[in-house]
This record gives sequence, structure tokens and C-alpha cells, in this order.
Amino acid sequence: MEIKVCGMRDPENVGKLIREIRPDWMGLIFYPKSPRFVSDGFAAQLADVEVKKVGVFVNETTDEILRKVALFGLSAIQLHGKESVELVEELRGKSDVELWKVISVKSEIDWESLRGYLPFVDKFLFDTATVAHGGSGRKFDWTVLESYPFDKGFLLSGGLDEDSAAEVLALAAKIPQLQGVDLNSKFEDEPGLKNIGKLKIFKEKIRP
Ligand SMILES: O=C(O)c1ccccc1N[C@@H]1O[C@H](COP(=O)(O)O)[C@@H](O)[C@H]1O
Repeated sequence: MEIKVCGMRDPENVGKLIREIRPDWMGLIFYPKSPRFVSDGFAAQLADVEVKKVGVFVNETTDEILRKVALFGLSAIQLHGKESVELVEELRGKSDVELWKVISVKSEIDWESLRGYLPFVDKFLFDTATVAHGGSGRKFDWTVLESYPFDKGFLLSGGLDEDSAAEVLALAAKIPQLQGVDLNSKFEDEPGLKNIGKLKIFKEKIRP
């Protein structure tokens, strides 16, 4: 089970995360309205940080996304808005980093509406629908994923907390395409500042 820790923006906290948790992925939020937003200046602080970085974008232009990929040395692009299949196809043609399309879940999921993304994305990521686009700290009804019809892997997101591990493992036993989890606001002392102790507890439960 892969672990992504999202919304890092404090250099000391990043250092502790890498030393003590060693997540598979570290997420950086490039959505200006988020309390976890990081500006260009943060790139210099991450120069020696050895972890795969994911940039989180909301309805951003391809030029700006590609600029951030180069500046931050991103390994993946997480598209967390209403990005069209056409935009994702354009990005696929211009970049060889991983592309993750976020699907914001209200209740039911229209699986056919995802089909067009399949040739261009490396993963889907399912998160709870919210007006702020992400970081809501709220779970959706995960049972809707039990009818997931594709082979493509996906990450689970939205309000995961220290107590979510058993439920995630039970879901992964039913749905092998569930490759990993995205941990964010429920592991914070304040927006952008992760509680390493809580992350440790979760990691021990999910990878016993
Ligand atoms: O965290 C944010 O502030 C944020 C803002 C805009 C888009 C995405 C954002 N974060 C992503 O939200 C999900 C779920 O987070 P949470 O666990 O519910 O707090 C996660 O994928 C983050 O990458």
C-alpha cells in the first residue's frame, strides 16, 4: 500500500517526514486559495529532499503546470479540478511524469465519464467532493468504489485519519486496484504542518 503525504510547506516538518516516515510520495499544493499553498520560493528548500514529489493543481494552465514540474522536479501531476480529457491528453504529449486525475465523489460515480481519461492517466485518485476542491477532511462512502470497473490503479483520499487503516486494508482486499492512500488534513496540527506521530501510527497499521 503506497503512502502519499500531502500539503507539506514547512522545511523542518518536511525533513522530519522524510527521516521518520519515508512516504512514497510527498504532495505540494499549487492551488493559491489553499491554506497549504506553496510558492516558487519553496523549490530551493526542497533541492536535497529525496522523495518523489507530486504537484497538486486545480484548473491550472498546462504552461504553468509544466513550469512547476521543471522548477520543483515533480514526478507526478495531480489534477484536482475539472480538467478535461483534452487537457490531460495535451499534458501527456508534453510531459513524461505521472498524471493522476482526481475524481471528486458526491454519491454515485458515473464510471463511463472516466473512460476517456484511461489512455492518458497513470492513476485515478478518489476524493470527497467539496467547494474548496480538496482538503475537506471528509470521507465519502467508500462502498461506491466496489463497482470500480477498470484495471487502472487508484489512490484513496478524503478525510483519512489514524483510525482509517483497517477499513482501507479491508477495501484493498476487495479491490486490488486500490494502490495507496493520500493523507492530509486529519494528520495536521495546523494547515500544512503534519503531526509525525500520527503518521507513524497510521503507517505501522497499514504496513504492519
Ligand atoms: O489540501 C488542500 O488544501 C487542497 C486544496 C485544493 C485541492 C486539493 C487539496 N488537497 C487534496 O485534498 C485531498 C483530501 O484531503 P483531506 O484528507 O480530506 O484533507 C488530498 O488528495 C489532497 O491532495
